[in-house]
Amino acid sequence: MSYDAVLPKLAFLGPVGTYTHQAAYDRFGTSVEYCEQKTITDVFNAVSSDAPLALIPQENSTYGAVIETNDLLRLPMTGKDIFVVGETTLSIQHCLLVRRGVQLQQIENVLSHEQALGQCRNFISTNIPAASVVKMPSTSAAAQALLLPPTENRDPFKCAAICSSIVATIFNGLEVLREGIQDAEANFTRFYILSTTLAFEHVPPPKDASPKRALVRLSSSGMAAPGDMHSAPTITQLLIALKLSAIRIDRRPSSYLVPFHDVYLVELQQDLKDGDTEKSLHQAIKPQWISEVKAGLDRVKEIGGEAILLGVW
Ligand SMILES: O=C(O)C(=O)C[C@]1(C(=O)O)C=C[C@@H](O)C=C1
Repeated sequence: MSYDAVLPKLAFLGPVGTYTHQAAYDRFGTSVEYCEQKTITDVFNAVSSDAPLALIPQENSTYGAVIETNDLLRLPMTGKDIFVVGETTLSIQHCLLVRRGVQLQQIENVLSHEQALGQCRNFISTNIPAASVVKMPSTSAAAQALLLPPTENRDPFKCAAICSSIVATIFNGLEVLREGIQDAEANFTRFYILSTTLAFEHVPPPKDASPKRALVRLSSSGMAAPGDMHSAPTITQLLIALKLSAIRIDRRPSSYLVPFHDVYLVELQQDLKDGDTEKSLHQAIKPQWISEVKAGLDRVKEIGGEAILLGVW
């Protein structure tokens, strides 16, 4: 790459030092220009011709799905203007960060992203049971808030943030009070790589070969009245029609505002056939996998379902 090459922009949940930033750097290194955003929704909204790439957290191995992400994946623009083009996983080791000199018994508020607070529930209830938890847009934003001047509502000398220990090396005046405070030692978060096109060429290949994947959104078609639900295909019928291997399913209320009408975010994996190795599958031509998935989506539509391709990788 020449020195003055224009790098594609990648939107991520900031400020610097978030897990999303680390996961993005692990995969993209210096091949992109990083553009920090305040919330996961801002990251999603930043995906455009100006910033054709983004990374958003999708699921944690102990606390489960990132609801904000799933709610973005059910929006009509996903699968139309924004696509999932890859995944990457990061080991998450949380620490308790404080203003230099603050002791555990002084902490009245614990600030962090909802996911990090959820991943450290046992630590908080065992070690700082009287502390209130305060949701912040990201773990790094929580650490940064410790450096603000005291207000009527919050004294930073009575607060702690849950974040990565890397953050202590980024912002001056903070120190790590406890390390490895997540409830499960093996704690991983999986991220989706977003792009403006299904085949964005600037995504570096994953380090380990894995079978081809796809993400689709399924639902029974938009019904005029809740009563129609009885004739609509069930999730079992939708999956049978799809005839592809589903490896993950998340359910969210649909945007039709019909009570209990849901959308299903279904992750698919290409089956290994005789003679295939995971490596050869990964190298298989993407168009063939896209055709297989599209044929499955057509079968879902034939039985009265709605089926949208949200991404392939
Ligand atoms: O706040 C951050 O550091 C993030 O990158 C977000 C996020 C998440 O939403 O899951 C990412 C990984 C961890 O699970 C905790 C928080």
